Amino acid sequence: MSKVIEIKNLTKCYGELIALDNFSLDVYEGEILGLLGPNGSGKSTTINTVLSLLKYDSGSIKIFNKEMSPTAYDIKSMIGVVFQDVAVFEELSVIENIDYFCGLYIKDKKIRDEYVQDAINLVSLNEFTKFKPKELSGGLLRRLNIACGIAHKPKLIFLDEPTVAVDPQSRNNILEGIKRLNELGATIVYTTHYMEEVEQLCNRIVVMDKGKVIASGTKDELKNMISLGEKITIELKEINEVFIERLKKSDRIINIEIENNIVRISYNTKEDNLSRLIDYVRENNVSYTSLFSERPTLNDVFLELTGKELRD
Ligand SMILES: Nc1ncnc2c1ncn2[C@@H]1O[C@H](COP(=O)(O)OP(=O)(O)OP(=O)(O)O)[C@@H](O)[C@H]1O
Repeated sequence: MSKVIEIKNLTKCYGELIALDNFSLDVYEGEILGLLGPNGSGKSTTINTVLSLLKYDSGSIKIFNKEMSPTAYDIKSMIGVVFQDVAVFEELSVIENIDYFCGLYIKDKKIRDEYVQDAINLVSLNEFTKFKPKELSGGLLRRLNIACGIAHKPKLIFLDEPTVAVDPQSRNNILEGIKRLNELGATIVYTTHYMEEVEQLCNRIVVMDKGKVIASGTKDELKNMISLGEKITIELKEINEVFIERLKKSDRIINIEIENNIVRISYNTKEDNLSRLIDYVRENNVSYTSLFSERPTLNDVFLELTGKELRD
């Protein structure tokens, strides 16, 4: 697989603060890479340095095998960026906005008309082409922002939290649109605070913290990296201290949380936990109303690796 982005030993300081600390990352053609990290971990700084919007102190950045620089217009024309903040012209309609941004790269009017229409279809703004931005809901506005960023059919797309505060319909539409762009050949770098979107969309995930990569891999690879193997929740008819004390002695169990009659047990292994627990509660006549097992989620991975919740 060829590399679309190659970041080597990137360091970026803001005064005393080291925002990127010898940071290295490769992004491969055709992937949807989820770039995750707690607030302040350096995601935006990474994107801004990669795009040459920010200077850095040391290291190197190659995009499509070429050194990236503020004047590398040939590379820039192959990149689409959708920032978190909506940036469109209030006085232009939906279609005029998309046409303007597309026109920065696509000069041929006939081709541009086609591209603009494709972008409108992708984010389903067909009924709103004549609307001005202030007449659009938050979700529709974000869809317009995306259409403006991708209408020129870039090969590499950066999406920085594109679904923050959007309604479920727009969120689905945006996620479907991103999948479609990827199917059409674009490589995508995606940052979000929503784990379910990462589960749904991303082929590979990079977790960063304090300006460094702390883990990378597929969802399953990341889940296998952590000590948590399985979580079992059992709702007891009444709290049974003897039962809890016996559980605490098991070397398979790494944590027990108790809330009213609900006991949440974290295991360090994936195998045989449920059957053993069921045997145990039967043999000891422990009465319970419900019992279920869960595999670790990406949130568990994130929490164990960074010590922080992804969402604020
Ligand atoms: N212009 C700036 N001047 C000084 N410090 C900055 C500046 N921009 C970012 N930082 C600091 O650099 C670090 C990385 O910030 P960055 O915005 O890249 O993180 P982030 O992962 O994108 O965070 P968030 O999820 O909150 O957007 C943080 O400690 C932040 O406070």
